[in-house]
Amino acid sequence: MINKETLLDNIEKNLNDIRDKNALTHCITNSVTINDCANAVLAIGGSPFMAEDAEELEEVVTIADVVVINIGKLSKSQIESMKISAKKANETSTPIVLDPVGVGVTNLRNRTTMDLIENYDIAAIRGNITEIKAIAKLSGVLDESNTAKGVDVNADDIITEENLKDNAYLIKELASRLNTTILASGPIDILTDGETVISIDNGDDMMPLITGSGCMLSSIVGSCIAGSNPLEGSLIAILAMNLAGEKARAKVDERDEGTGSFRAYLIDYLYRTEAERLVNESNIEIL
Ligand SMILES: Nc1ncnc2c1ncn2[C@@H]1O[C@H](COP(=O)(O)OP(=O)(O)O)[C@@H](O)[C@H]1O
Ligand SMILES: Cc1ncsc1CCOP(=O)(O)O
Ligand SMILES: [Mg+2]
Repeated sequence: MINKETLLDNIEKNLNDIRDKNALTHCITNSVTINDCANAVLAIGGSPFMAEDAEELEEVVTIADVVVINIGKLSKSQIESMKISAKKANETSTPIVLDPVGVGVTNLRNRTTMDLIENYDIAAIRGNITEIKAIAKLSGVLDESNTAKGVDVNADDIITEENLKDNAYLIKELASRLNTTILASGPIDILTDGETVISIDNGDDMMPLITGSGCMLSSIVGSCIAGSNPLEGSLIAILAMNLAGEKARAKVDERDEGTGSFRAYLIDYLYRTEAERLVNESNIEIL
């Protein structure tokens, strides 16, 4: 188990490695937020490649450093493409990140998520807490879970100081069972590889008011774990995202602006990510 001091000490080197690697980040993702995801990957120092026609996927995954699969707007052909990419990624030892958007809401999303989890090695899963609990239920780790209205978190699930320990325990068990790293997001985020559990209390309440903050986060988790290990790479991604959210909020408040400008500033401040800020302004605890 890694301690907090070592995690913070490693941030500067890990961020430099991520930028040096400039990971080719292959994304199969939804058309709602695809452009924001590509810009977020560029801003953190990766190189986005959005490709999903079956004909080219083996070639794409062969050169990719990481594959990000986001189930936000599924179609039959896209599901086939996800399986082709996942198979090739496992053959080439290329890490896969899964964003299970809206799992728990429809049978198609449940089936697709569990098919990917059960049949392929997934390096990291990043979802909001309702999505992570839905996977816990589908995996037999949790008896009951709330269903989201759509792609957003169910208000009853939101991670708070009061339920932090219970959620941490559940997500750790799930990560261990699925042999993966899990990042469950919300006002407080929980990150675990099944051994170390980290809570991250940064970010801003304007982040869920734009579409794509979760998708962007999952995409940059991809670029970051390709240049680091899944736990520490995901930590860089969530800290960069949350601190960019805090800066973007301060900027829109200063200028009397709203969520449209917030979205643009979020990418601006992802680009401006500095290791020193990630260390000094992060609010993380090992649970
Ligand atoms: N109320 C909040 N306060 C601070 N940060 C938040 C809040 N809600 C979400 N975030 C942050 O927004 C990003 C996306 O998380 P989330 O909204 O849970 O994902 P999704 O968009 O997939 O539902 C994460 O970086 C998370 O920490
Ligand atoms: C609104 C919507 N509908 C299908 S995918 C999608 C985007 C979800 O993005 P995020 O989970 O990052 O808010
Ligand atoms: Mg989401």
